[in-house]
Amino acid sequence: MISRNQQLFERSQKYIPGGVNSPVRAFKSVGGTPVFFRRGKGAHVWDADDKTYIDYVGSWGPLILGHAHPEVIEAVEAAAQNGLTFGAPTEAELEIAELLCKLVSSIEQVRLVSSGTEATMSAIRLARGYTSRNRIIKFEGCYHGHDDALLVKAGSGALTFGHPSSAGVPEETASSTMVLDYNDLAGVEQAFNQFGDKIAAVIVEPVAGNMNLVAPKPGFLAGIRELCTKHGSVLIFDEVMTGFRVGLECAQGLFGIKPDLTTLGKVIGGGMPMAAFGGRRNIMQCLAPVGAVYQAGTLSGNPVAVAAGLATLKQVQAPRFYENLAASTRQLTEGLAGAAKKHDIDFCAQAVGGMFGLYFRNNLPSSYAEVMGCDREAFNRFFHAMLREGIYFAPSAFEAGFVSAAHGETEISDTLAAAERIFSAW
Ligand SMILES: Cc1ncc(COP(=O)(O)O)c(CN[C@@H](CN)CCC(=O)O)c1O
Repeated sequence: MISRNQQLFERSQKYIPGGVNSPVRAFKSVGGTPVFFRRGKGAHVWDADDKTYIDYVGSWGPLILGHAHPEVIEAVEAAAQNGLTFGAPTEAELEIAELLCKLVSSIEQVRLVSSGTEATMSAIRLARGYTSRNRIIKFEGCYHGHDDALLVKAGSGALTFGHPSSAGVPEETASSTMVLDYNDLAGVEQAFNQFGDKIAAVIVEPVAGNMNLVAPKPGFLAGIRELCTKHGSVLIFDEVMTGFRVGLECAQGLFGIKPDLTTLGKVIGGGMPMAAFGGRRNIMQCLAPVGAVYQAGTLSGNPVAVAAGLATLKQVQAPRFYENLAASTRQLTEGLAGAAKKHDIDFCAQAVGGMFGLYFRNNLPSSYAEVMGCDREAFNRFFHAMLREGIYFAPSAFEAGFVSAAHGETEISDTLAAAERIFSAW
């Protein structure tokens, strides 16, 4: 008897490429049949076969309050009753813009868009328009969405320009992007020494969450900040994932670094399609209709999405919200590492705010190369064993995981008990 998940996956592959609307959902990295969800509530989701899971993906970060938080649902329902979209300014967009500028001191002006890709694509174009330069720097293993300029892999040499990491990206587009090693400040210095006055921007995840979790080494972000200031390049913090995930002032507040532009997404939409980019007023004023850099969107600032975002951002401002979230996340990572150690399994884990990394190796990776050295087979075996136990981790050894405010003592201890059963029979 094949499961309903398998039936749905077979059908969906007829009508949707790979059966999914975003590649990572297809379980290619871990193998097996992707789980089709039909309902979520708090820390739990239910699949098409009515199996329950504790969810540590949370739609890849947006659901910091958990699924279907009553205040978010109520705000969405109320907004929807007044109409879904106007294609005209609304007071709600102004309210969330004012709130983002208040909470993130580096953001003096902000523009709302509908996805993280739109946010980073627009920020790159804005940085190029503001500086009249074309070249950008990104870091291997960091993902900033699927804009052509950012689907680029490292060139042959550290200082050569990139090549497309996807079919369909023109060589000439990729060649304006240099791909350097995350946490290698010397490499960034070398690039600026050679191309400084040609570099429009550096875009970086202040905590990398798309090559599993890799934290910045002390001095790495500050060094990039100094180099961008010295050479007149725009520092873009891509906080689509870390924004309001690692703290109320985002990663930039955690590390005390002030970028020129910030991209946000995920949490600020509360589960609805919304992202944003913002920063220094004199840069943002280069945007149409004020300036010459064009950027637009039919559903930008959508009132229903904004309502979900405002309801979410209201909740995360509660006293001790992030202290409690970080404590739950640490309880998970320390518990998993303790269970693995007890059974002599090469495994470690780390938490930054409400996001975490799990690694089948015996020390924390600080580079893309070290992450690539993790035991992928071991991760896949752990992933499927936990899935059978009703625990849903990210279906890839190269993704970060997420804890929500709805993950309480019971969810964490049930997860650790499942891991103990799996590691004891490893
Ligand atoms: C730091 C960062 N910047 C930009 C993006 C792109 O955002 P979206 O276009 O998917 O909304 C993302 C998207 N993250 C992935 C998770 N690794 C989304 C999941 C997916 O691609 O389906 C991101 O993490």
